[in-house]
Amino acid sequence: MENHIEFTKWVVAQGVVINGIAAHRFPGRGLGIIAEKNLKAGEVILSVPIKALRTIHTVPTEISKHIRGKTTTHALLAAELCLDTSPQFDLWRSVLPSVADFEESLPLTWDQSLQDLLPAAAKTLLLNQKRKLKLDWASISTAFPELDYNDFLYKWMIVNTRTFYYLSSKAKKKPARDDCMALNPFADYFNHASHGCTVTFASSGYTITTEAPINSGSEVYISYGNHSNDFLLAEYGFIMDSNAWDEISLDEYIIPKLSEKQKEHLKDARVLGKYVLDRETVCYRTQIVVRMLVLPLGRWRRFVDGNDDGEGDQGVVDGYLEGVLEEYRSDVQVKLEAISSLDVGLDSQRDTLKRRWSQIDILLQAALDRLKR
Ligand SMILES: C[S@@+](CC[C@H](N)C(=O)[O-])C[C@H]1O[C@@H](n2cnc3c(N)ncnc32)[C@H](O)[C@@H]1O
Repeated sequence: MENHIEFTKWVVAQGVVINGIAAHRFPGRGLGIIAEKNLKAGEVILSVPIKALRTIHTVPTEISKHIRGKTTTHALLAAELCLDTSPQFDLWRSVLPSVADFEESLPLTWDQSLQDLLPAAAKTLLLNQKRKLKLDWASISTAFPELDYNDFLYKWMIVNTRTFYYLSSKAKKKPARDDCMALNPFADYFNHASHGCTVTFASSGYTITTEAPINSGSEVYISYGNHSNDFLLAEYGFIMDSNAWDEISLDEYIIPKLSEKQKEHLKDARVLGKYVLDRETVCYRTQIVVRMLVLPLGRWRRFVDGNDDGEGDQGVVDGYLEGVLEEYRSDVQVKLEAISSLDVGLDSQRDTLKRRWSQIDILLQAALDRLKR
């Protein structure tokens, strides 16, 4: 923890104001934030001024001038982390997670055969990440051929997992959402929970405020957003046992059952895809698509237009949905067996995959129990 103490002194010298919290190691979560005293609700526990951030505007021109054409903020921040060897930032570098930490947790670094066994939603996010990384590396390696790909990948993952939403007050034109990011020393120690402290961003910087009282010695969380476990796994390398925002996509099990004509009708009604099951219910879009699969077109249209409350057909709809969920459940067993038969990657990676599929099975079973009630 020595480095964290020194690093904390350093951030305070950068204008960061810390109230009653400190960095602390939590098993299974790396570093996080602990309450060092009893905190009241509504207490400001951290303020980070803009000058303490690393943003697109703090990337030295020595670096940015070499980039030909467009690149992303993500790429520039990662390149800066690779190229900046100034002692000024040594302390910060020394408290960041290691390459091994990322290799263990982030699917981006996993063996392809494990990546192939991710749930569809996580796989889609991973493919998108791979596409962005490839483009970022192409622009940065052209400008700095001496850079090592593995070092760039490591720094890219740091940026991916530790940035906060940031929009410069000087920006004349709003950048793309993905480019609105800043590295936020010390604030980036906070781990995620479904509900956590409030993070506000203003032209003066970030403020983190408690929502509820927190006892001394407890971990203090923020929320990275209302994310499912598939999102948390792909983007941050962890899943939660209890995630209020968990959900699974049913697209893979519904869309292939639709005819081209049915897809056209659903597209016209703007309800093609994004069929979701969460901890409480299947979404309204799923109610609509299943009605498309089981009802004559006129009856479907009356439901969509709000001229029929759908109660009369609910039994048929639920029966069809049960079949879809049972089909999904038997696929989960196939995935679990495939993971068990693999001998690649780390035990912890295979264990995370198994835990995720088991969570999916529990969500499916709970939905089936509700339907059969
Ligand atoms: C912004 S950093 C938080 C600090 C980080 N734990 C560290 O050691 O520096 C985000 C990373 O923390 C970890 N993390 C955050 N919340 C977590 C949670 N609830 N459970 C497990 N790991 C978590 C993940 O590795 C994630 O990529």
